[in-house]
Amino acid sequence: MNFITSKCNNLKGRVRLKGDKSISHRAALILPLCHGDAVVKNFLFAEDTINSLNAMRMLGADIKIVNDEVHFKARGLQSLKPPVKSIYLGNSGTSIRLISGILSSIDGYFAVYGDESLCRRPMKRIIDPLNIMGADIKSILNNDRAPLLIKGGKLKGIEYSLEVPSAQVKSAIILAGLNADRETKIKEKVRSRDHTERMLKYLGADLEIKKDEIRLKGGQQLQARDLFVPSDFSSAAFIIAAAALTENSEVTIEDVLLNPTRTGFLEAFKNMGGQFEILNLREVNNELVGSIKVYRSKLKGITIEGEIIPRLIDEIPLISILAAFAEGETIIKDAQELKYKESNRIESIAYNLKEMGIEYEIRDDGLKILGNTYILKDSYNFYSFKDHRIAMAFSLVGFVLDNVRVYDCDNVKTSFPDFVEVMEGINGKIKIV
Ligand SMILES: O=C(O)C1=C[C@@H](OP(=O)(O)O)[C@@H](O)[C@H](O)C1
Ligand SMILES: C=C(OP(=O)(O)O)C(=O)O
Repeated sequence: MNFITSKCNNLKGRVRLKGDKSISHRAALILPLCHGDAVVKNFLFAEDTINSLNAMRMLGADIKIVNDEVHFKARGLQSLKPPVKSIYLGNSGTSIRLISGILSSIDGYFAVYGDESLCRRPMKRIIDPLNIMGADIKSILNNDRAPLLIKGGKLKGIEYSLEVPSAQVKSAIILAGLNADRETKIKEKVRSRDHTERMLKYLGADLEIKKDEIRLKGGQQLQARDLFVPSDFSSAAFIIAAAALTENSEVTIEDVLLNPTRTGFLEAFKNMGGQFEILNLREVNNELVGSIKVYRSKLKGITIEGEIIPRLIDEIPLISILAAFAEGETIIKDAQELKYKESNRIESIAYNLKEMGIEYEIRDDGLKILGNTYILKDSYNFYSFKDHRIAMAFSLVGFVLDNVRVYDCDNVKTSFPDFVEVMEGINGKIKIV
């Protein structure tokens, strides 16, 4: 599947998006560990999050989908048992890393694997701490990548300092720690998304966050509770960028997740000169939610570095597009983690910027992009590198420069299956061929 996008303006309307991917994963993985019944509304039914649901079903979790809601009858971690088959997690880093934390605390053997891209991503970051807790996790090909063979059982609580700023690693340790024999303490130098901590607190967990340290009691029982999943901020970011880049646009995105550990993109966008308003800000199930009204914006280049990086890591492909149409230079630093996503995002961005004729420099921890240096051509041909965020980000270039084709966009279904319909709904000119 390829995208063709064309020049457009006047993006208008009100948009309501499906639930946040990170929170949907956590609902799928954490609710079966609780006791009681719960209904999840606005769950994101995308390939990645469906992989999390199916994995928990393979362990015996009672999960039913009724009229777009997910119904859980949860009987606790002890009710989950090793499946006969290996657990396939597709393209989803969040699924494989978080579930490895859960499996580590269940008696038995589990094999987990994913698609070609997932089997290239680093797993030592979870293997090491989970093995210190008492699991026995082996990389089957001995390359610190999936497939992983996990022997789970009794775990001990540990004190652990995160080497990489990663919510997936932090969450794997927290989920393992829930059933450990004593307290677990995790230190993170740079704050990453905290949805696991927030959801666990909402479900009654004994968990404390003090400055850079998370403390969690071992052997906890959680109570299932209904959840509403706010709309995905990372998906909303594509609409924000599309409206900002096109003449005469004004779009409102309703009830979006606005947790500050996720909204670094809005801060960067504002510093670039982005025009938007936040409306109806409130808390829902221990997460911040509000609507974003965004306008056509004249942008300037900025430097993005340090603690903000984990809070906008998935939006860096999109920030590169904004930078390409901004006045002056944008520098992205401290973003080495981009190399370990669905593709090496530093290289994927650079390859496509080159196709635009943009002047840029690749660095070990990011990129330097010189705005408005693109060359006017009859058409532009981008490659997604089978990475959903690269596909969606570069498709927006066509809204400004016309005649864009992005090849191999099937992976958009992993996070934003209705991307094309949503864009069309606000007058975006996008076709699938
Ligand atoms: O915990 C999560 O839901 C996620 C954490 C981030 O990954 P890392 O933890 O590897 O930084 C992010 O890139 C990913 O899209 C989702
Ligand atoms: C990196 C991403 O997801 P994951 O790590 O779950 O594959 C993403 O959605 O951009």
